[in-house]
Parts: sequence; C-alpha cells; structure tokens
Amino acid sequence: MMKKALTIAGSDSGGGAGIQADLKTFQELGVYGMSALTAVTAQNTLGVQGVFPMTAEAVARQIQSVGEDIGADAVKTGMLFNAEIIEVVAEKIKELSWEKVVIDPVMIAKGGASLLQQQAVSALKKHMLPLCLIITPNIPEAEVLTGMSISTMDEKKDAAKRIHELGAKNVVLKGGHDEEAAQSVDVLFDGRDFTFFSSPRINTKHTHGTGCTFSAAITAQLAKGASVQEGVSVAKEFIQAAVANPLDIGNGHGPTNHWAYKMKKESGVSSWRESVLNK
Ligand SMILES: Nc1ncnc2c1ncn2[C@@H]1O[C@H](COP(=O)(O)OP(=O)(O)O)[C@@H](O)[C@H]1O
Ligand SMILES: Cc1ncc(COP(=O)(O)OP(=O)(O)O)c(N)n1
Repeated sequence: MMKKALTIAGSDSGGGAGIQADLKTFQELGVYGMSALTAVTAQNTLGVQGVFPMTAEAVARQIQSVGEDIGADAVKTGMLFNAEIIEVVAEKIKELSWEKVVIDPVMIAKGGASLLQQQAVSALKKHMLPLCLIITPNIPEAEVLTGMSISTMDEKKDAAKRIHELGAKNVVLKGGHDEEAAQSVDVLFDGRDFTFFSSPRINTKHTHGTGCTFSAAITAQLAKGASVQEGVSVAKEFIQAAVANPLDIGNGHGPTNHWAYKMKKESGVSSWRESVLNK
C-alpha cells in the first residue's frame, strides 16, 4: 500500500527549497507527496524577492481536504510565517490525530530573508513543539529557540536538551552552519541518549534547501514505518548525496540534487555524475 506524506510549507519559485524540495524528496524515496501551502515566495538562487502569505483559513482548508479524504502517514512543517498560520496548523494536526510530525522550524533563508515573523516564535514554541515527534533546527534556529549561543559540542547537546524540554520528543540539531568543521555533524537527542550523524563537509555554495530536503527525507522514512534513528540515518545519506552532486543551477546558492541518492543506490556507483555519464 502506497505510503503518503504531507508537507505544510511555503513555495520556493526557484524549486530548491520549500514544498518543491519536499515533494521531490518524497517522490525519490517512494512516498506519495501532498502539500498545504502556507505562503508563496518569489525566490531564486540569489535570494528571496517577495513573500506572499496565505490566509490562515486557506491553510486550514488545504489540510482538512487532505485529512478528510486521503490521510497522511507522516507530516512535516516548514515555513509557517506567522502566528495565525501556526495556530491553525497546530489545531488541524490535533484534530486529525497526526502523530508522526516533523517540524523544520524555518526562520531565515540563507540570503537573510525572514520566513517567520519574530513575534511568531513564541507561538511556534507553545503550539507546535509539544505536537512533534522530531524537530530539526539548524544552529541559528536552535539559538533563537533556546536563547543561548551555540558553538561547541557541549553547547549543542545542552541546546538539544533544552528544546526537548520545550516539548519536542526528539531533537536533531543540524550542523550545516558549522562552516569551519571538517565533518558536518547532526546531533540527535531522544530525551535520554545522544546519537551523532557525521559526514565529510562538502565545500560548495550549492546548499540551498538542505534543511527542507533533510526534514522531508526523515518524514518520508517515517511514513514508510522507519524508526526515528533509521529515518535520520537515511536522511543524512540522502542529503550527503544531494550536496555532493550539485546541479549548478542559477547564479547564486544553487539547489541540491534530489536524484543523487536514488541513482547512487540503484547504480551502485559512488557519484551521480558518474552514473549520468555512463548512461
Ligand atoms: N556543506 C555541507 N556538506 C555536507 N553536509 C551538509 C553541508 N551543509 C549542510 N549539510 C547537511 O545538510 C543538512 C541540513 O543542515 P543545515 O544546512 O544546517 O540546515 P538548514 O538548511 O536548515 O540551514 C544537515 O544534515 C547538514 O549536516
Ligand atoms: C519557501 C521556503 N521554505 C524554506 C526555506 C529555507 O530552506 P532551507 O532548507 O533552510 O534552505 P536555505 O534557505 O537556508 O537555503 C526557503 N528558502 N524557502
């Protein structure tokens, strides 16, 4: 039976992040993808040129339409933009009794554009964190959620514990912003133990949408019945392949390569370029 995943997130017209990244990732991991749009962004690899939020009513209606007919085996949230949208999303998740919920607490795009109003952070903490199975903050987002500054591994572990105390059952503190490190290390805290997911850091500017893709891959795996640990492990492999095989699209921070993981798995070759060139 086909497994289904829903993304509740913003649209990235450039196709590298937001619902576009999520749906590509769901498809590549063999899961039927659905979307409830929270905002339309005019965006490309150079930055965000405009943000046009949906009404809270429109967001609620989309989620209800999916829930009352199709259903979802797992759900992720990305850009939620304002407190009104956050409140209706939380309401709908409760009403529909969805439990496999992954929150990517999207706040600021790489170019600096705000994708979450500052006054909505407390709504995110109050309404969304207690509902989620996994939250996947990057370092700046974890700093906002905890109010602490994070640079050392001890600080990362401390921050993960504090976010867990806010109600998130599992916290994956991502290491992509640790630019000096040789390894990109994501720290998972499940309320008791820490697990470290480490991969060589790739020196590239084409990392647009890494967080969306990573959290969508976890969601797809959860939809198929994976445990939290298994889901994060596959997501880490997925994003590593996607970053390691850039597509060179646009003039700025280009998207990652959503085909790379599956091509690598299916062809057995180590790089996506190798598999394409051999065809
Ligand atoms: N240059 C890189 N090399 C390898 N992995 C990376 C790189 N940049 C990000 N990642 C991985 O991509 C995922 C998203 O991380 P991050 O960039 O911190 O999130 P966000 O896009 O939300 O800022 C994590 O698994 C992280 O380890
Ligand atoms: C519509 C939309 N949603 C989310 C993001 C942020 O995506 P992320 O994966 O964190 O990647 P960067 O923006 O940091 O490259 C976005 N840009 N747009």
